[in-house]
Amino acid sequence: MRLPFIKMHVCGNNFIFVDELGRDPMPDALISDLAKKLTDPYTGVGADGLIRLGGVNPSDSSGISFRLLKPDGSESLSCGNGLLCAGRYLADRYGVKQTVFQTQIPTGRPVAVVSGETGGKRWIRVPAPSSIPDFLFRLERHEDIVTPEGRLVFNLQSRRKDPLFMENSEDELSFVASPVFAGEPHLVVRDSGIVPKERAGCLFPEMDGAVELRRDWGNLLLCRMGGQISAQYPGLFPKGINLMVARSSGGGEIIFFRSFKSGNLRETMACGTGALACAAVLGKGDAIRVVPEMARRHMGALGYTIIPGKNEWYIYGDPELIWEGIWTGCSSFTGEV
Ligand SMILES: N[C@H](CCC[C@H](N)C(=O)O)C(=O)O
Repeated sequence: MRLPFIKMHVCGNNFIFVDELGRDPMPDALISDLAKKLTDPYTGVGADGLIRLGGVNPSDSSGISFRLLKPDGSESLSCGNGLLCAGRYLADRYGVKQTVFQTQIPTGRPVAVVSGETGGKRWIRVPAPSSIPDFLFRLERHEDIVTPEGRLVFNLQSRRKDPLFMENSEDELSFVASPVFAGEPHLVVRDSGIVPKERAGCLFPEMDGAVELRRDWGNLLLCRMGGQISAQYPGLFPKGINLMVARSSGGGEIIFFRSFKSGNLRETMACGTGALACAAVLGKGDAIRVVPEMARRHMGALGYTIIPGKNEWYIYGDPELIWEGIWTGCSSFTGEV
C-alpha cells in the first residue's frame, strides 16, 4: 500500500494527516487499523494521532469533515492543535483562506469550528467551554466526589500492596479537579490542589527554582494521576478523560500546563482543547496566554493566545508542516511493543 500523508505539529503535539478531499473515504475499519500502524513510533511514522480530512473539495461549503484517530485506533471528538494544522494545510495546499470544519462527528451531531488567519496568525473559533455531556461523564456511582462548587475530589489509593509494584513513590494522593468540555472532555487540576503538596513540586520545578529538575518525576506523577482515574473510578468517564495540571501566574493572564491524553495514555507536549479548558478554569482577562510546559522546555514554545467570548472563543497558535511522505506499509507490525 502507498499512502501519501503529511505530518504537522503545534507546540510538539503532532499529527499525521490523510487528505481524502474529493476521494472516496477509506472504510472506518481500515483507517482505524492504519492509525495504529502509522502512529507507532517504531514501525510507523510516529505521531499523537492520525487525522483524516474529507469532503467534496477543499472549499466544501457544508464543511470539511475532521476526524481524529488515536494511537489505539479509537476516535476523538475534536482537537485544537489538529484544527489549527488542518486550517494551515488547506490554506497552503489549496489557497483556501477560511475553512469550516465539522468536528465531534462520532456523536452524530457535528459541531462546526472555523479556522482562519489574521495578520499572519492562525486561529480557530470554537464553541465556548461548557460542562461535560452526560454520555462522557457518569456520576451516578461516584456522587460522593463532587464538591458544592461542582469540582471533583479524587483520592488515589496506594498501590503498594501490588506485588509487582516496586516504586516507593506511590503513596496516597489526592487532587481537586474541574471538569470542562472544550470539544474534548478535560479535567483541569491546579498544581496547588494536589496533596501531599510537596509532591507537586516536580511538575513545574524550574518555576520553583529547584536545583535538581527531576523532570521524569513530574511525568510519573502526571501519568499516575491521569492513568489511575479509570482504574480507581470505574465508569466515571466511559470514553476516557484528558487531564491537565496547570498553574497560573500574572493573576491568570498567563497559564502553564502539562497534559495527559486519554487516547495516548501518556503525557503529550501540548493540547489545544486542553489549553482552552485551562483558560476556562484559571484564566483572567481578554487575552490569556496558555503555555504548554513541556513544549516550552523542549523548543522554547510560547504557546497559545486564547480570546474568550460569550458563545465563541478563539485559540491562536502556530502550526508547522514537519514533513510530507508516502507510507509504504510495514508487514512486521503486530501492534505490540
Ligand atoms: N491534542 C488535542 C486533543 C486530543 C484528544 C485526546 N483525547 C487524544 O487524542 O488523545 C488538542 O489539541 O486539542
